[in-house]
Amino acid sequence: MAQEGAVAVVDVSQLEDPKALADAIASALGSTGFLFIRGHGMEEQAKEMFRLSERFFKEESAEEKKRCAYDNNRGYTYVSQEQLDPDHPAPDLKEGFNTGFIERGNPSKPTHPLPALLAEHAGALSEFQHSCFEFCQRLMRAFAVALELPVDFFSSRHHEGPDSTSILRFLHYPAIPPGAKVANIRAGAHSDFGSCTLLFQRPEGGDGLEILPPGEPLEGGRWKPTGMVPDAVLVNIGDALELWSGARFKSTLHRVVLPSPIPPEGIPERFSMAWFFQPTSSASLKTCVDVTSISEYDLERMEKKGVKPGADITAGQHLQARLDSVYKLAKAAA
Ligand SMILES: O=C(O)CCC(=O)C(=O)O
Ligand SMILES: [Fe+2]
Repeated sequence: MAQEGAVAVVDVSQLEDPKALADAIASALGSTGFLFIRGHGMEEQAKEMFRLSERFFKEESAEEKKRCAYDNNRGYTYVSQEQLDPDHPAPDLKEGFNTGFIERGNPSKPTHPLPALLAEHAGALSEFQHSCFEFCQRLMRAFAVALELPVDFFSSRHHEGPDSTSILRFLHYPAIPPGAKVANIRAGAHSDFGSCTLLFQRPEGGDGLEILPPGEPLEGGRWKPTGMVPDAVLVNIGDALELWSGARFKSTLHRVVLPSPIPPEGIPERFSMAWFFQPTSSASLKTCVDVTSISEYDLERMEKKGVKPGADITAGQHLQARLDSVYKLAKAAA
């Protein structure tokens, strides 16, 4: 397996069998929780989605963005609305649009308001969501095999449908002009909430994503850049699967930083897209391995995030608790 900076790289184009896939990916996702995957088959769709995302952020009217403002984890979030790391003094310098389930074959009836420019492309959005869903189900089968569970253990606890909580998120980090005095964080330190995330980064201006590799002290540890692998998707484990798997798969802290000080020429804008793959809301996240086998370090890391191994919590309850912690500052200010 190749290594790009702190994160391993693997090509899965020939790995249809869950066991072969498990052998190729489980160790990286069990150590750093992050893995670049090549040969995923979504390369062209991802490029089309980046074109759509750029048009949306640059050309969509303020009225449409307001009409489709963030609600129930869907819709538009403006720059500085979020603060992923509540301990950091400044809010995140990014804007986003979260798309919930759009039915293939019936894209003109989305489950929440879509701005005009995105509504025109609802069919392509639903196809891309479906590709992300299928790819994650492939990963879920591999994870079940790696943990010696029935192959469908995780995949049968995910579904596509109007009540699914998986989200496709477009992200735009505006350019930082020369001489700007800003905090050096574009997105604060956090871990993702769901089973896993597929992160697509547009190569131009895409730098800045860092992870805190498990094992590093939680305070004052050394952050490492993930690097960038063109056409690969970056997969990372989220808190739900970390909890479920008794930390056999790690939900690693990550953030997006700016250089400090900002260089004289400024910093270009950055685009990324995340598919947050969530379990079915009613699924129990009770740990499916022996809880006593979790290391002290992992227990401390999980407790800091408010995640209690062994607790019989549903995926829906877990998601709501994590969302409330991210948006509480925005709500308090509203
Ligand atoms: O934009 C990125 O590269 C990272 C975004 C991220 O981690 C998130 O939205 O959860
Ligand atoms: Fe994230």
